[in-house]
Amino acid sequence: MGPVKCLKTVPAQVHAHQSFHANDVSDAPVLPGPKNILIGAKEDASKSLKDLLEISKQILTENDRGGYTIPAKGLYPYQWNWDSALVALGWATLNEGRAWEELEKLFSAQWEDGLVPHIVFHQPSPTYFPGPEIWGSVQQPMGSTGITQPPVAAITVRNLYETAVNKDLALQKAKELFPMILAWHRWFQSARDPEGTGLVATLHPWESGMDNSPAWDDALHNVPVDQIPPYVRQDLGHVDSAMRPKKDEYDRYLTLLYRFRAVNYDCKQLYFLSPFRVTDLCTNSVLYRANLDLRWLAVELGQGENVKEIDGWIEKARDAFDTLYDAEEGLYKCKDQLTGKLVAAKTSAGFLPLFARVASASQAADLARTLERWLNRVKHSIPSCDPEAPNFEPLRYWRGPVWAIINWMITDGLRAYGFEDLACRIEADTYELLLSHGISEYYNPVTGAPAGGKLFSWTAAMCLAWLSKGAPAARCK
Ligand SMILES: O=C(O)[C@@H](CO)O[C@H]1O[C@H](CO)[C@@H](O)[C@H](O)[C@@H]1O
Repeated sequence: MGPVKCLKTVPAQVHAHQSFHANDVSDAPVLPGPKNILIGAKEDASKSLKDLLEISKQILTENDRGGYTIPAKGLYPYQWNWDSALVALGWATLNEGRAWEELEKLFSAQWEDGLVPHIVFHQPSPTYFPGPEIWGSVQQPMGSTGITQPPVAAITVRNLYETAVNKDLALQKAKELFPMILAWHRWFQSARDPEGTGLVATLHPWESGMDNSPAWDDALHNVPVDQIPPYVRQDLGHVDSAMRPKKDEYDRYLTLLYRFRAVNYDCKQLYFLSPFRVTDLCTNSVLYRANLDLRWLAVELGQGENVKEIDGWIEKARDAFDTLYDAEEGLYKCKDQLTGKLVAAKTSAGFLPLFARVASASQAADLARTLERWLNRVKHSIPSCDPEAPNFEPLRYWRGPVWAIINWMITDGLRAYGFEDLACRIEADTYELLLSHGISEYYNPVTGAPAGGKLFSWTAAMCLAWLSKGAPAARCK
């Protein structure tokens, strides 16, 4: 197949009047400096770009809690694992020291067995459920959950290191972080792939980061709901229930939590006792890419004695990835490890092997073709699920909406395989979306409407990381 053609360019006019309204959310922070700076800033694209970068900077500053960044005020008041690793990429464009600090703070919560928790509860907050008292983990004095999230950190460290202006600081910080990241990746091998299949298991939808993805529907349905203490969801006080997971899903999320807590999150037991065990494409793609970057760092930092071990993980995973490829659909699929079946649902995680660099050239060409088909069905790239599938829900969280972080990962992958035009198309789309609708948690791919939490850190960070070198249209010529 020839190169995928770029079908869209950045439109001259954007709908700035529909953009960010700080007053839309009761718990929105009051931003310093000009209010609603995107409003009225549309005529001249360079001015709008400047505004977008400024508001992104303000969001990170507002969400900074001293060394770590919360994803969004009220809705997510703690430090989240993969959010922080992605947010550090945004901080790097503003203040390199602060970017390194984000990672240091995350790894300060690493457990003795190597796990880096999915949430770190640095300070108490009444606005999130389930908080530290429900998780009740004792391994980490500052309080944390007992599960993890896609391991982005090594990818960020390599990125910060390679782009650093302050090379001395970068060398020092990368050297300090290297052994901690290595310990985490070892933990993935022992705790999440004890049978040596080459791919790691995900034991909770929250571990995947794509919590209510249709890829988990069947596996989650097979989790029996236990007698769990009554609970009140806080998320529904911040965000419309039409944009969030359903009660049935929460009952099972909590069932899993209480079962894991009952064995004190002992990683030797969890893999075998969890009634939910899937091969998640997002986690495995991120881990694969993170291992490539960790290997690069090992060589660069004079840690060559670790290369053989990391190569072993990469080689094993490479072969195993092929078992997840659905050639007929031109898409990778997740797997339910407990039934042994590939999951039918088609999600944007299926394109992430491009980000990993694990797809072959012909698989990559198929993926690009499938992705183009998806994009031709919606106005805004990239829907998180196949827009033609019956389970596509354009507003509900990971069941349809656009996520800027996933767009960033997939375009990075497309470029690596030579699909520059398609990458440019997605970047231009994302830019238009952000200009028109502000910095939100996610967006409706059909209408572009912002959804979920407002003034959202990882979207702001992607904006900075992506656009601080200029608007995509200029770069994509
Ligand atoms: O809904 C929640 O309460 C949390 C639980 O971890 O997940 C969402 O929010 C987190 C914070 O942004 C993300 O890390 C996840 O990927 C997901 O989008």
